[in-house]
Amino acid sequence: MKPKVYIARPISKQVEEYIGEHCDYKKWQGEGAIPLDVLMEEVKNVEGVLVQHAPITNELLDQAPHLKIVSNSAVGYDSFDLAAMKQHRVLGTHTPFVLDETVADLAMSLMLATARRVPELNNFVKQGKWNTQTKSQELFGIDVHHTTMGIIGMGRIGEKIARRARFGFEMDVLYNSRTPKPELEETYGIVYSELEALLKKSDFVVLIVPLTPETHHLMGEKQFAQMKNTAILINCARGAVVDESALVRALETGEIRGAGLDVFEQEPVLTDNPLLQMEQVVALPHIGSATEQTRAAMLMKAAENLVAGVTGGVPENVVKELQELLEE
Ligand SMILES: NC(=O)C1=CN([C@@H]2O[C@H](COP(=O)(O)OP(=O)(O)OC[C@H]3O[C@@H](n4cnc5c(N)ncnc54)[C@H](O)[C@@H]3O)[C@@H](O)[C@H]2O)C=CC1
Ligand SMILES: O=C(O)C(=O)CO
Repeated sequence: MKPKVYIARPISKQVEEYIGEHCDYKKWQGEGAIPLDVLMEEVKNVEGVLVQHAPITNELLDQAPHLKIVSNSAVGYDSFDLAAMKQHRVLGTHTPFVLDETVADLAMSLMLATARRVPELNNFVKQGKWNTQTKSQELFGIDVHHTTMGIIGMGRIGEKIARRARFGFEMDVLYNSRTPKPELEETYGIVYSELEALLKKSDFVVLIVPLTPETHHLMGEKQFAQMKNTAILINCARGAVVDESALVRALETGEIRGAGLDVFEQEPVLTDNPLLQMEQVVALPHIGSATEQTRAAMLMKAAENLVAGVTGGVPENVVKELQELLEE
């Protein structure tokens, strides 16, 4: 008999066929994200579940006595209650590497869009506001090339962003990360910096760290005060890495110039969020990895991890905090 699994997000035909070869599966057929009460019900009898960002809580795990693996079709796994998964001996996997270039491309797009006011000026033209009276200075942005980028989080994606900035835009690149990587300085001239110095020197501050208790509200009032008044914040990590109320104040008071945000503390972002009313903010709906090619690769990787986890194999991408479960 094939192991039972539940697929809690839409998947392609190809991925569905692959899972079907190895598992007896049921899938979420509704619109948008699966409601938590539905997921809670569906996990009761399965050995594996494929999700994207759905919170894996102690309560959910209590309902799922047969569960062996949660395969997350994303690289970030702040949605996992790691202690509860350890306690319930449930493996958690993610999808590293396959999305690095795509997320790095998006970080650069956000930086360019914010610095050169692309969405704002696109609206300006389409709304018929460009006319013979338009003053050219009203359309000015700021340069990106030959400026300084400070990257917070020099992991898989951070490194791809750094290389784009250094070689594509000839920027000086500083970074702050838990573990300095001296080879980056030797090979590429990408320089480790303490956080405060990075914030003081950077024209663009890019966040690409995991959301953890240590990085929650890493950017708050104090950090915005340390940034240049002309600097732009780019957040491609998770919304809660930034204290959004402090960001609103920093933008209102001109403490920083602008922000390009792919992620928000509350997603989908609420329409009354003041950030959405600000011209100097470019806002995107969490699309860092959202290209056809990359999402297909992520889903296939997530499916492979799922199948390995329920068929006695060793999933390739068990998150580091749960790897000890493989040794038991
Ligand atoms: N906007 C989007 O759609 C996407 C967002 N992400 C987010 O980006 C994060 C990073 O992804 P990867 O580069 O693959 O992860 P990674 O694990 O390769 O790199 C993370 C880096 O952050 C550093 N770090 C961790 N805690 C830190 C701290 N307290 N201070 C400074 N540095 C710290 C680590 O040392 C590591 O170098 C993911 O966890 C996810 O939350 C990832 C993909 C898409
Ligand atoms: O992979 C992630 O962590 C995302 O946020 C979506 O790609």
